[in-house]
This record gives sequence, C-alpha cells and structure tokens, in this order.
Amino acid sequence: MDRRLALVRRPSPLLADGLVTHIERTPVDVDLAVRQWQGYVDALVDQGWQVIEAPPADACPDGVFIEDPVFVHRDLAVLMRSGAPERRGETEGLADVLTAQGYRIAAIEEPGTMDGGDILTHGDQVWVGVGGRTNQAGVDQLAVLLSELGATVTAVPTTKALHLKSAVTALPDGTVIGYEPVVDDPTTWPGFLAMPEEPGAHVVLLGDDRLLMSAAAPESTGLLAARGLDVVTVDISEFEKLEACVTCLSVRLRGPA
Ligand SMILES: CN(C)C(=N)NCCC[C@H](N)C(=O)O
Repeated sequence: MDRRLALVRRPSPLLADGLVTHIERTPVDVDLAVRQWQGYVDALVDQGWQVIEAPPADACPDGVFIEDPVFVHRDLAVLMRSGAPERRGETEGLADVLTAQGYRIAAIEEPGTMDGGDILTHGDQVWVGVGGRTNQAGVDQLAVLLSELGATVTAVPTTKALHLKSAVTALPDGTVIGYEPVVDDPTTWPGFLAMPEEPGAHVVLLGDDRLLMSAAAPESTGLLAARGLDVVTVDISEFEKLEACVTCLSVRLRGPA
C-alpha cells in the first residue's frame, strides 16, 4: 500500500439528528463527537496518512460518514445514490475534490440505490450488501462500471445490519471477519472469522499489518493482535450511537497515483 491519502468530512452541527435504524436512539454529545473525529484524523496522520477534507455538508446530519456517498476503485470514483433520501445531498462537492485527485467520476443513477458502507472490497473482489440502502439495480450498475476495471461484483443479502460493512470487513490477507448475529450468511466467505463484539467486526487497513479499530472492542483487538496484527484504537462512541463504525469516517484513496 503505497499511497496513503484519506478523504474525511468534519461533523455537521446537526450530527445528533443522524439516522438510526437498527438500534435505539440515544443522545449524541456533538462537542465530544467533534473531538473524537479529530482523534480519528490524528490517528490517520500519526500512521503516515495525508488527510484531505471534503467541503463541509453542515445541512446533512450524517455527512461525516463520508464512506457512504462515494466509492473509489482504482482511478474511478462512483457517486452513490443512497436508499435514504435524507442522505442524497451528501454527494455535493465530492466530484470536484476527487477530480482534483485525478479520479474519473461516475454515478449510480435512479432507480439504483447504494451506500458506500455496503461495499466491501479485497483486491478486485467486490461484495455489495443488498438491503435497506442498496438495491439490485444499484449493484447491476456498479458491476458494469467495475467490470471494465477487472473487478467482480457479488451481491450479498444484508438484512440484519444497516450496511454490509456494519457486519463484516476484511483483514489485510483477505480473511473476512464479522459479528455473526448480524451477518446473513457467513459461508459467503470461506475462512470467515467470527469476532466476539460487534465493533470488533470493523477494521480500517492502515498499511502493512496495521489496523484501525474502535476502542469498544477490546476482546476482538486482542484476538487480532494474537494473529500478528498491529491494532491502533480510537474512541468513536458518539458515532457508534448513530450506527456508524471506523470505516464510515474516511475514504481511503489508494489510486490513481
Ligand atoms: C459501515 N457503515 C455503518 C457506514 N458506512 N455508515 C454508517 C452511517 C450511519 C448513519 N447514521 C446512517 O444511518 O446512515
């Protein structure tokens, strides 16, 4: 992993009004969330990542979850069309930022819907969760866009969690880890590794064998450390109250060079 550039977006003052679907709403401390977001950004910088900020989307409570309005693969950035109409304004300003970084821009079009949180990749293998935010029409469009880049797209039913990446993510060696109670079918991934805590299912790959994970998953971080992985943790409790995880707060831009 050579290029270490991450796109982030600072929290909206309306963050506390963000969507919750599968968990009960609990009050969000926005000031604490802003500090936690800065801690997340600092952790990326400490690990040698350059961080760029998307234009703020202050009118969008969930705008900080930048993983959802855009997906990047190789030199292509695909603007999403969320299954939650409240989140569609979050794509604003992203085409300009990504064009400036050398990306070609495409978009999921009506009747397709998709959130980036539903897209899990390992190399050119792409799994897309079909559920509350992403539909089959969206998957079909993404499959066409990515086929010219040599990637294979597989649709995965996702009925027990908000997004596919709420349930599973992939380790550097491609092992898919997840929290079984919210995974529709763990046999989708040979070698699936069950984690004991829900936030333990979420990893951001920082490069080499280093991972970024939530501080709310001590048993899982222990398990992964025992496998030889180097785990950096961040407290993102205020974002977790909004059904988010470490992956949602940045988009890692690995190409084009
Ligand atoms: C992988 N995950 C979970 C994400 N990429 N996004 C989380 C978005 C949370 C937001 N409140 C919502 O409900 O849309």
